[in-house]
Amino acid sequence: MLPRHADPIAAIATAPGRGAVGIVRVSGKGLAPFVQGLLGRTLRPREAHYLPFPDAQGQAIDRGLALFFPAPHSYTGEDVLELQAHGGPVVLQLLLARCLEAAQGLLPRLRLAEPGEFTERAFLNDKIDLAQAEAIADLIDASTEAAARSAGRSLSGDFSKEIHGLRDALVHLRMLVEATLDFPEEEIDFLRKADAQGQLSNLQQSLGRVMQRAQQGALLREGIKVVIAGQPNAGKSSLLNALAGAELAIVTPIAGTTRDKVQQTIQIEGVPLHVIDTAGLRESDDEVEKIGIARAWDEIAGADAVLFLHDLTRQDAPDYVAADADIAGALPEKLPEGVPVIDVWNKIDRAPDGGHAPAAPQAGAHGAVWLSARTGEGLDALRRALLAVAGWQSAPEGVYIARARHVQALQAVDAHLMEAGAQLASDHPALDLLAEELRLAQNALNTITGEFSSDDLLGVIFSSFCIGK
Ligand SMILES: Nc1nc2c(c(=O)[nH]1)N(C=O)[C@@H](CNc1ccc(C(=O)N[C@@H](CCC(=O)O)C(=O)O)cc1)CN2
Ligand SMILES: Nc1nc2c(ncn2[C@@H]2O[C@H](COP(=O)(O)OP(=O)(O)OP(=O)(O)O)[C@@H](O)[C@H]2O)c(=O)[nH]1
Ligand SMILES: [K+]
Repeated sequence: MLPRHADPIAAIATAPGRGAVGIVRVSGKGLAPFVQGLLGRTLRPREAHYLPFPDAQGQAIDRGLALFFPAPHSYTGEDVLELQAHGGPVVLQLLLARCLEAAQGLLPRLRLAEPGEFTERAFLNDKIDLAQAEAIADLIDASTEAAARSAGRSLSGDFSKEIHGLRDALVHLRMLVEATLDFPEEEIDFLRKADAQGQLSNLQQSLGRVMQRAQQGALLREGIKVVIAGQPNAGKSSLLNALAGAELAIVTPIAGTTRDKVQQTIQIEGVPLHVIDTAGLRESDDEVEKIGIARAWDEIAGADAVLFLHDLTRQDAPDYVAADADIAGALPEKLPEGVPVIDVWNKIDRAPDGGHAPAAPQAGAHGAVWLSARTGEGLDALRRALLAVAGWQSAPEGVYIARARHVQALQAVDAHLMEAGAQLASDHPALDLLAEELRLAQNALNTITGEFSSDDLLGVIFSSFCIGK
């Protein structure tokens, strides 16, 4: 059986629904006879031809632009045919079906493309590397301008260039060590003269810089999940609305208004924050409210950061203060270690002394913010606090998009280089161990650009693309 990568594939390349223009794309080897059969003529390479797209009876389904990209000069590196038609879902489905029909006898095995399969071919045919392929998906999925721009930088190869720079330095060091293996007599001197240690520490420094930027890029891509928690009427829904600049969640003076979570992605300096308003935490006999409260705790357990809201106007009510203390006590049990909690003291507009002397316990080792969700005073301080706990440091210029997978690979490289460094620093370095650590470091690095990666990994990456990409 031929591998699935050998099949010609077809798909609608444009978004589902109505649009001004829609594109059906076909990629495969030896498309020319199929193009002739489908359109009744040949097409000059890479030139737009305005012509009818006929059905099997020769009746025009639509008139549009046909483009033929002969291999290897195409998106996928194979022959590609594009039918750029009017963007109605029925028109495009008819054209796609017509392609599959016309393929019979002319283009055996033509089938519908799986998600990401065009881009997977671009990768397999060395048009782009794996980090660039991921950047294409990230560009499409970008939720902020900063994320889109940094995905654009990765797509142009900025990130891959950094990885290649690290790889070249690593290869140089490996050659040195491997050469030494052949002359065990002079081994130590040889490595010292060549300043292997200096080379390694330069490499570690460059790696540190790349890792830092990749972490920022991963943050831009993935954002963080921020859960607003606290007692009923603390102002959680008001805070979500204030951050989002829209009336998303219902605000009323009735305690227990919010029963289910309300989620909104906002951005601060281009960093996406997935903010979730939850039901107020309290003892309740109401069945619906109880479910909402259980969900609130589930959300808290999955948070990257928690905003623990306190109502400053209630600080003279011992029951209220005690209930806050109970929540503060329960939070650490629910939260994974290291998840920051920010204490937010709300309603400064109505607090007696501006509310700057809280009496209630603080859950957050990550500081406190005083604000009014109603007037907006103090919101900027909260935004800064959120960026700080998210770990955002850079201005977005120069950041390339990256994924958690890339950051993990870089961390693995770092760990192997540390081991290598320990060998080099010893009086009697075990050269074979040193060589092995450097080899493993290079493998980890190569998983980023896909020069060393498993089929499983490729499957996971490309299947998350949209259809027709
Ligand atoms: N109509 C259309 N627009 C599109 C795409 C597409 O497939 N079709 N793309 C799909 O995602 C993106 C562009 N990506 C592309 C990448 C490479 C080539 C290409 O023909 N490359 C050749 C020639 C390059 C050149 O002219 O210098 C090559 O690499 O050899 C085309 C599109 C966005 N816009
Ligand atoms: N004065 C003042 N009132 C506020 C402020 N924030 C919220 N409120 C009021 O407090 C009441 C409760 O606000 P919500 O935002 O619904 O509170 P919640 O924490 O979501 O409440 P639940 O849905 O019961 O959990 C409403 O009457 C709001 O107008 C504030 O900063 N200042
Ligand atoms: K409420």
